[in-house]
Amino acid sequence: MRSKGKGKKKSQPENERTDIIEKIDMNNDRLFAYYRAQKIVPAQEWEEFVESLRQHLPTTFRVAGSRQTANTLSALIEDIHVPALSDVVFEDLKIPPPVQITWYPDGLAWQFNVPKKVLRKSPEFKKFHSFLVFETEVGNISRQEAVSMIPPLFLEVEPHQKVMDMCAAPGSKTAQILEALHARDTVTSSSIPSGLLIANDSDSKRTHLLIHQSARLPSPALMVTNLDASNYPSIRVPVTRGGKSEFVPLRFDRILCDVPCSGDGTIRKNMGIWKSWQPMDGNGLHSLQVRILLRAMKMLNDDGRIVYSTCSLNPVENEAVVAEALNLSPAFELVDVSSQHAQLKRRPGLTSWRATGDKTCLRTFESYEEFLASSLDEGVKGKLSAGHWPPTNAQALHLHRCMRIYPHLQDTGGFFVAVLQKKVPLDQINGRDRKREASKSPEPADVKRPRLETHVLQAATFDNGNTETSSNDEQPIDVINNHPSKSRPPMLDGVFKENPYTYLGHNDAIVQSCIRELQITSAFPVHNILVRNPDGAAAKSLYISNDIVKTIIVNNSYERLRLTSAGTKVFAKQEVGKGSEAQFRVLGEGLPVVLPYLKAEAIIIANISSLHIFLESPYPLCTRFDNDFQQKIEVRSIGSHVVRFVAETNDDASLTHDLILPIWRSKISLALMIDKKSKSALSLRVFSRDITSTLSSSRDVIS
Ligand SMILES: C[S@@+](CC[C@H](N)C(=O)[O-])C[C@H]1O[C@@H](n2cnc3c(N)ncnc32)[C@H](O)[C@@H]1O
Repeated sequence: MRSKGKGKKKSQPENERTDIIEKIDMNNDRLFAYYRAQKIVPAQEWEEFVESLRQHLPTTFRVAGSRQTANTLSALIEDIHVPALSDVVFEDLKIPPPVQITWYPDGLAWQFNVPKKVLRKSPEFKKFHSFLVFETEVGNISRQEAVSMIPPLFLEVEPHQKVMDMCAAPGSKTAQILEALHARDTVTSSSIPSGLLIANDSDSKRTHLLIHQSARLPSPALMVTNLDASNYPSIRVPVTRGGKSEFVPLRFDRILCDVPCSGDGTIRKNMGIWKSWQPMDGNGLHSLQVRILLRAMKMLNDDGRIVYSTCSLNPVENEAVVAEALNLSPAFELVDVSSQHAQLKRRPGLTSWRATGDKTCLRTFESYEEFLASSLDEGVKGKLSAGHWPPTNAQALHLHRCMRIYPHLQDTGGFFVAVLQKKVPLDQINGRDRKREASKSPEPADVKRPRLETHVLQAATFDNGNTETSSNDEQPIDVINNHPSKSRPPMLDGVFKENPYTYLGHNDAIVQSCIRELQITSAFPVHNILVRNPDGAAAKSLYISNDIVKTIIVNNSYERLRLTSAGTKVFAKQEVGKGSEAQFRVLGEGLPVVLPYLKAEAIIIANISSLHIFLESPYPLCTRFDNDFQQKIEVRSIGSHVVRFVAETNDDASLTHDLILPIWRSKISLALMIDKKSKSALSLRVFSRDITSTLSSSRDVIS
């Protein structure tokens, strides 16, 4: 299963890896027989298709779209790195430079295909490689398979939308969605989007990976949950209707179902699949995939959109899942997206395919009936259902509107994407369908959708308890149980050990000291500051969420949601040495959120020479800076401050836009409060070399 990273043994050195196989061994009779039977490509393309599976997959990466640095970085790659890499000859071979992926918007995705040896030994590529490594570490670049970038493009997320990423870990698509939510961020500061992203994964270890990844784009709009997506509980939110407050299930505008799959589309990367592939991998996942998609359909807004995707080529995990879900939820249809992202080469979804339980794949079956009548083992017969086969209405379902991406089309992995939406409002579908819908849907057809309250209702007479029945079928919209029954959180892969979330009051002493010391204006949403402990006691870190995240947290049990992370860290405790009381400082990752609320006089203006000094030394003495900066800093108190380094280009350096960073002032020295890797990345970008000291600063005690 792709989700378990099958076939890839990351920790082993290359010469010990068992999944690196010779081209001659890149054969699997079962796989070939199965896919020939599916006619996934025309017969005359078969050899080209199979040969493409045996080719080394190019390295692809994305410049993070909404980041301050996106344009700078793109220009840097285009204007500096590409020319520097254009004439590289290695062992008499001309090595091609990176190229932009044509179908990705704004030229923000790139690919190159060079042997590892070249990356290690060619000085030009070595330099480019370390640039990529640093920028990846700080979140400005995301290494991501080209095909994996496709689903979020078709999701078309806007900053105000409520989005659910049902199977999100390790989080490459989550990052893209976050970037779309933050599309209005400016060069130097982050807007707080009114929308929401819930990134969920049933594997708790992988949710932590997800949190780590998404920390690269800190967002007050993000929540991470650790639940089985096929059984995702209703989240209740307060609404006001007819002057009365009540609770309704939260509906999403966009849902991504990037479901667990057999992953055979990744065979160019996960070469273990050449040996292990067999048809039961996909057969076994079909039912879970259907249930996840059905659950998404239940949680979608009437005018919402679902993207279902897999990195498998198997119709049983793709068209069969979509067809079964559409037949079970006839209010939905496939969206024709053939004219969107037209440069992306694709093939239409299949309308006929042949499933099998025969491990050799020598026999495949046209229909479930034929399969049942076969001489195959009865045990195997029990493992497949009619849903594994094309339904009789396959054409009517417009399955050709699904997208199949094949490796030979544009030198990528294999992928499948389907875009679904509700056909028409419920009150417009014919009587028969309406009746059937009404029995399934929680909402009466003629009820106008109520407005979600953006503030937390006083009706927080509700505690954080579970308000649902044990089933996740949503209840009628106005009959949500107001009397919570304390049910235990579902046991997935272990006890849920996360800390609860507590919002601090406006008058909280720590919040007030942060506001005072940092000169934050009264417009700052202090009511959305939270800590991770039960009683809001003095904490090491303060987080901020947006309104809708707060609404969800205050009105739902965090244990029931297995809420693993919410919002983003903005302030952290800073030890200042023995005998002195700890203070709080603004974090680099939180600064973009705080920045719009800083009083103008709070920001200290500095030049590029000061930046050089800050990067060169972890704790430069105040006296090392020029007179102008010294004077500005001398009048400041000991503690957390914010500096604006003004854009400037000279012979040695190029700072293309103003940079705003946190610093710490102690008695006689200063420190730039970003971590060592961010400093190195910044140094490479501005001074074209790493001038940073090997000592780190931001985590150390400052005396
Ligand atoms: C294909 S991967 C998702 C990749 C991810 N969307 C990305 O772009 O980085 C599928 C994920 O589904 C998770 N998963 C498996 N079964 C699940 C379930 N029942 N509910 C939620 N997540 C599940 C796996 O742990 C795995 O992380």
